[in-house]
Amino acid sequence: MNYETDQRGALLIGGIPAKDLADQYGTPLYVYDVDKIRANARAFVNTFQDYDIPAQVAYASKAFSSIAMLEVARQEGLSLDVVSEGELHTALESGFPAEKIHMHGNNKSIQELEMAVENNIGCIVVDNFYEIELLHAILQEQQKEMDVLLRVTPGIEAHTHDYILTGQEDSKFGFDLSSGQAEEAFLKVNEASRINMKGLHCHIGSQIFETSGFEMAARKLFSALNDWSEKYDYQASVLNLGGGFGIQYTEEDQPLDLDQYAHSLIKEVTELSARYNYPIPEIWIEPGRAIVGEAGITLYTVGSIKDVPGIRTYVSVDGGMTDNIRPALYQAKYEAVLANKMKEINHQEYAIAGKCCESGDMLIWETELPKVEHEDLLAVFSTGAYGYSMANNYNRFQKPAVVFVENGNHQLVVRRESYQEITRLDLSYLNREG
Ligand SMILES: Cc1ncc(COP(=O)(O)O)c(C=O)c1O
Ligand SMILES: N[C@@H](CCCC[NH3+])C(=O)O
Repeated sequence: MNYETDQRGALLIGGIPAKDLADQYGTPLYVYDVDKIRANARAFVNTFQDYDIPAQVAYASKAFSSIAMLEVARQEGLSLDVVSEGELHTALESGFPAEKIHMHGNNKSIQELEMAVENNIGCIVVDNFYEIELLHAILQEQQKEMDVLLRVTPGIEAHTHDYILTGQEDSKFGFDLSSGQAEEAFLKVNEASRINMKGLHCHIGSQIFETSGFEMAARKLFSALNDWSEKYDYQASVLNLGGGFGIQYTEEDQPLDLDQYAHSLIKEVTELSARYNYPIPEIWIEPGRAIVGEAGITLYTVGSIKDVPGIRTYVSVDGGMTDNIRPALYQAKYEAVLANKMKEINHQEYAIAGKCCESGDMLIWETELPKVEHEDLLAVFSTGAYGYSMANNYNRFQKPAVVFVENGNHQLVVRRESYQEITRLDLSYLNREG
């Protein structure tokens, strides 16, 4: 894992001592190095620009959505993928241009579709037959038109955890290509005069390290497009190959450089266009994890330490599955350091536990660390994606604060939740006043 330290052996994040951030904002604390977010965004955007290929790099805001994050995404020229009213609301609040917003979802509600149409977002990625009917009726009612992509499942099993696989036929998402379902949807959309069919979308899964799955998906989608071109004289202007580009959580993960993913998609799509004599469509992608994952670090304070002789030593921190549910949900692995003891040599193996009332609330099962003491500051790397966005209030813990660091400055961008905010929706049953 790449990190900076000062001469005293203290971890620096974007040039700022992690300890200073923890002292000022408290722990647990999510800290983002904004330079890294920008560099990741640019790796994708610049590659398409270098090849002069029309493209949209849509940040999948499910990975981490907040006003500040979306301001940075907008500054970097990204488009945006939202999957709910809440994510769309955040995008609009942040001033994100509506025409660069794409909406996803396998069960979009009438309200979500109405909100998308009312706000004239750029594109809806249509997922099922019911949605085509709903969308058409809403467009009639609002007297508007909408660009759409059809989400298809290309029948690809990417090498990743089962729960984050999405491109296989047995999936709740999208229209199946091989059974002809996608073609049926294509014909339905074409009948709907207010829906403009811009092209196809697929997303084969998440945390993927090879380019072969994306290339195979491009081939499958192109073959369908070529078919529809011959049969119906239809030409797509957009091909969206989704997100899923892998990042490094531990030394075992060896992801490609981000520009290599973009490069392989450009190569595959241009070759396919030449082979089928098909005008090169705009390439759209939807990276989430790859933009923010490695840019985020979570800081925790060490509390109790329990030795189970001959088995393991549990080090409990002041957060856990409420701020990072990924180890419990996907057996995800992380690396950690003691931010205040970066120069000390490793002492023994520890298990890092959260503080929820749940044995599965573990952040890391095995990690070598210097001798751990109460009040040490533990930093867990690569927590920028699906950490804050999947945070929850189990045991009524507060969601942590989020701080952005850039150019030697730090700024609070999401406040720590207060206990008043946790109980804000509760109503008394016994009506104590009466
Ligand atoms: C449709 C779609 N697009 C984009 C993403 C973002 O994926 P990732 O964060 O792995 O890039 C997801 C999540 O897996 C998704 O379901
Ligand atoms: N939330 C998941 C990925 C799912 C992505 C959404 N399709 C993760 O943390 O890895």
